[in-house]
Amino acid sequence: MQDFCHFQKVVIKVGSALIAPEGRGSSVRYLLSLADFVHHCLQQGKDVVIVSSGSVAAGSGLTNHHLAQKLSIPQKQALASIGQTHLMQHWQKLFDNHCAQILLTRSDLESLQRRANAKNTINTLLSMQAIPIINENDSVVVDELVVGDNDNLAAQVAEMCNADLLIICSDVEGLFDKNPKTHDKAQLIPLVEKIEDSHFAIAGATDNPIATGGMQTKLQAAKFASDAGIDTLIVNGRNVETFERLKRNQTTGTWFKSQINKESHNG
Ligand SMILES: Nc1ncnc2c1ncn2[C@@H]1O[C@H](COP(=O)(O)OP(=O)(O)O)[C@@H](O)[C@H]1O
Ligand SMILES: N[C@@H](CCC(=O)OP(=O)(O)O)C(=O)O
Repeated sequence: MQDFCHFQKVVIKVGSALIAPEGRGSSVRYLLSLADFVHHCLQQGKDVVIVSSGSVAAGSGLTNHHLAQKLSIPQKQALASIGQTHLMQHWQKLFDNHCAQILLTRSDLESLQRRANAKNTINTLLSMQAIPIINENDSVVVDELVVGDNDNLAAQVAEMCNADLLIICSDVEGLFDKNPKTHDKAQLIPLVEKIEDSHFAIAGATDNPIATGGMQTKLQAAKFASDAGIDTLIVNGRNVETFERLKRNQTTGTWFKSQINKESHNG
C-alpha cells in the first residue's frame, strides 16, 4: 500500500456518475462522504483541489433536455452554463462557502501567461483555505479547443499545480481486467507499476450518456500524471468505505505508481 499520509497536495476528480446518480440532475448523495474526506485531508494539513464534472447533467435536470437524446454542441454548452451554477451551490453548501470556482479551457492550459495566472490563483486560494473547484469552461470552447474530458483536465491541473496525488472518483472500484458493468467475473487490478498498452486494451468506454470517456480517459490521465511524477488512484466514490479506508491508510481502488521517484512530496 502506498502511504496516503505522505501526500501533500491532492487533486480529486469527481465524475458525473457521482454527481448525477439518476442519470441527470445533480445530487449530494455521494458527495457527503467525499466532502468529509476532504475535511479530513485539510485537517491533516494537505492541500486539496477538486475537479468537478456534472454541469451538463445538472443542466439537463433543470430543463427538459435529456442526455439520452442527441443534443447539439450549443445545446450541451447551454446546459453546462445552466448547470454549473447549480453544481457550485452544492459545493458551497458542502464546504460552508470555503470554495471557489475556476473554469478552464485548453488554451488557458497551453498559454504560458494564462497557465501561470491560473496556477497563482489556485495557490492563493489554497493559502486562503478556500478549495478550488475546477471544471472545463464548456460554454465557450469549440470542438478543436476542448480538453474534452475531466479525467485529462484533472491530470493537467495536477501537473500545473505540482500535486503529488491525483484521485479519480468514479462509480467503479478501479481498473478491472474487463468492464465490470458488463462482466460479472471482472477482477480488480489493485496496483499498476507502469501503464502499458495491455492496460489500455482492457480499459473500455462508458455507456453512461452523461459521462465522457469511461476508463480509457482515466488511464490516459493516469499515464500523463505518472509521467509527470504524480501517483494516481482510481476509486469508487459511491462507496463510503473508500474514504474510510483512505483515512485509515488502507488499500482501495487501483493505484498507479508515478514513474519519477520524487525525493519529497511537498511540491
Ligand atoms: N476495464 C474497466 N474497468 C472499470 N471500468 C470500466 C472498464 N472499462 C470500461 N469501464 C467503464 O468506465 C465507467 C466509468 O467511467 P465514466 O462512466 O466515464 O465515469 P465518470 O463519470 O466517473 O467519469 C464504468 O462505469 C465502466 O462502465
Ligand atoms: N465538463 C463536463 C464534464 C465532462 C466529463 O469529463 O464528464 P465525466 O466523464 O463524468 O468526468 C461537465 O461538467 O458536464
